[in-house]
This record gives sequence, C-alpha cells and structure tokens, in this order.
Amino acid sequence: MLSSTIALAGDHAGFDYKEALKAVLIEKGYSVKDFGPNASDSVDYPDYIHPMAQAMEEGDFKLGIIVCGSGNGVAITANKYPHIRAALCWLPELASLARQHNDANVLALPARFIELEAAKNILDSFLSADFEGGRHARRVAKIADGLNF
Ligand SMILES: O=C(CO)[C@H](O)[C@H](O)[C@H](O)COP(=O)(O)O
Repeated sequence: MLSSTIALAGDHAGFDYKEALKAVLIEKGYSVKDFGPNASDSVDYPDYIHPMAQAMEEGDFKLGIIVCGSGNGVAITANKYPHIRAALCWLPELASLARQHNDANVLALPARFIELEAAKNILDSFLSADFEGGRHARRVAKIADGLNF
C-alpha cells in the first residue's frame, strides 16, 4: 500500500481532470499536494511538473498524478528525474501493470483522449496495484543504475 500523500500537477489541458481526480483522492481519504496550475488558463506544463518531480525525487512524496492533454508532455518532463517512473496510461490494465511490473510512482493521464470516468478507473487501478518485485525489481533497479552522464 503506497503512502497516503499524493502529489498532483499538470497544465491547462489537464486542469479539469486534475481537479476532479483531486476530489476523488480526498474522498478516498488521501491527503494531496497540488502543484498546480490552479486555473484553466493556458500554461507551460514544465513549470508545474518540475517542482512536483523535484519534490518526489527528494523523497517528499511517494506517488504523483500528472495530467495534460496527451499525457506526453508531463510524462516526458517527469521522467527526466532519475527516480521518477512516470507511466502514461489510457487503460486501467496499463495502470495496474505500471505498478506491478515497473514500480511506477507517477501516473500520467491524457485528458484530451479519455473520458473522466475512465481517468477515475485508471487512477483506481493504479492505486490498487502493488509492485511485484522479483525479476521486475532487478529491471527497475537498472533504470537509474544504468544512467552514466
Ligand atoms: O504536451 C502535450 C502534447 O503532447 C500536452 O498535451 C499539452 O497539454 C498540449 O501540448 C497543450 O496544447 P495547447 O494547444 O497549448 O492547449
């Protein structure tokens, strides 16, 4: 079971979904830290993902949810950090596998390509799954260990 505090961030295209998912998380009993944006005015996603990813990299949060139009911009930004494993998921099964096999600690959602109800189901699958370890732990360790720059 992952820790109870969840970080959130996104951009204008993901704002409405981020707000809705934040309400779901609070209803489920999670505490949340929203790194923004706080409105749907057009913004640049790196301005919001970097602070969240940096905080996670420093160990302040164990889990993050990021939302933009395609999910790609926020995921690309978050995955610049060595210990962030952001998974772009558009199906619940993808979210479960991201946790089970990849120990994903960030869920990236494509708000312009899935319905809100689907996003809620994907979030639920992500929160409900646990990392399986074993052979997957060996592989996940190599993601960061293999970096040499
Ligand atoms: O990074 C993205 C595209 O891969 C995100 O989906 C952004 O939300 C998107 O680029 C925003 O586009 P907009 O035309 O500025 O609303």
